[in-house]
Amino acid sequence: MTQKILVLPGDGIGPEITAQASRILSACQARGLDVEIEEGLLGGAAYDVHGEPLPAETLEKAQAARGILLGAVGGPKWDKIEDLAKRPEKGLLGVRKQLGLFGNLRPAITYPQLAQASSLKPELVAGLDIMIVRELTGGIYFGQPRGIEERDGERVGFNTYVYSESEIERIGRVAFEMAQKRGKKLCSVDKANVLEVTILWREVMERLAPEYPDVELSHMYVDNAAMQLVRAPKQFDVVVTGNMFGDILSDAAAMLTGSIGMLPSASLNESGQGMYEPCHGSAPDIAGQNVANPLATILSVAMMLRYSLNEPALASRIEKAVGRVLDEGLRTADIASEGTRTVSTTEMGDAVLAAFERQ
Ligand SMILES: NC(=O)c1ccc[n+]([C@@H]2O[C@H](COP(=O)([O-])OP(=O)(O)OC[C@H]3O[C@@H](n4cnc5c(N)ncnc54)[C@H](O)[C@@H]3O)[C@@H](O)[C@H]2O)c1
Ligand SMILES: CC(C)[C@H](C(=O)O)[C@@H](O)C(=O)O
Ligand SMILES: [Mg+2]
Repeated sequence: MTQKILVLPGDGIGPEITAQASRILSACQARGLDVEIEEGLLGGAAYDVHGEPLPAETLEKAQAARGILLGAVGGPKWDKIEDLAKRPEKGLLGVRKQLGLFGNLRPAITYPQLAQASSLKPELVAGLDIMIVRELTGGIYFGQPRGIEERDGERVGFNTYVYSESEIERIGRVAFEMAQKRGKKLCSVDKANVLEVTILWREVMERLAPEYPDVELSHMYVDNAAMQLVRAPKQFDVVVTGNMFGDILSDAAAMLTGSIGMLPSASLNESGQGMYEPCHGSAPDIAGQNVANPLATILSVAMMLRYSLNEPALASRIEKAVGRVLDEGLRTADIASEGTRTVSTTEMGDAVLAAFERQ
């Protein structure tokens, strides 16, 4: 059956990087991948046309799609919109919530060719392969009540950090199953020394553990986890954590791989429908210059093939193509180092496509 794919370029560098990833997707189509690809508007691009970051038309297309490829949303142009609900980022959060994409997989893999590009010593990161499993539709991002209001003559801002047992359990299961398929080590990251919500988080993880006897479960406070990630990152296999801690730790993990431009992601619901996007943002500082690294987005297409379209061979083919291009010494500016050739976004896209076709 033909599956639908929706491409949402978004804002800033979004259109530049999704253009390169779309070329790879089309190449997969030419090799028999049975998909129908359409485009839609999300974020600031949607706000400019429809006055809202997630128009009904985009949501409908997203609901009908098996896989969504997103560039990134947001930028200074829309940061002054007073109504938070109209900000580009709310469009992204809306898709995640409306489609129930609670399971966010953020793999931090250091390609051997890029060990030099990391800000850490090469021996600390060479061979690194961590999977961060971030809860994506709950926690402080969505908790009620929230707002800014006048209290006793001054303004007060507040948010609510809340998780139910069922929310914790379902992300816990994703993480335990992921650990079973990998190195069988799961580290749950919380702040159970201070926050009740994460005391419950820890309890639920402990309760699940006997169902996965082959997985070694450990717990770590988030501040220590941030420190351990830059001290000795290879101690981790799978990390499971809530929405906000996962957001922060995955950006830190990105730098272990050499650049945030290398970190793809998958956001999945119970039925395997998914949104795929680089972990980075719209990079307004380099937008429109044809210098952004498209590899995280291209690698997100590989994740789509693996997790939503059941095409692991095509997924590996893309990942191998990326490896070949790095072997050839091609680098976008963010991962450049001595002895490599700096290329543009489009040249990197050309090279990955050529390597994909050559195999
Ligand atoms: N998923 C998303 O759509 C997403 C994620 C994060 C931030 N944002 C939004 O993006 C905007 C900018 O946020 P920010 O500056 O904090 O984070 P950012 O990730 O956009 O940029 C941080 C730094 O990393 C660089 N960078 C990011 N992606 C790169 C790439 N592919 N190649 C080379 N360099 C890259 C940028 O140039 C910048 O210096 C904000 O509006 C923010 O809300 C969106
Ligand atoms: C843009 C923002 C809403 C988003 C998040 O915080 O989840 C981003 O930082 C991410 O990591 O995908
Ligand atoms: Mg983030």
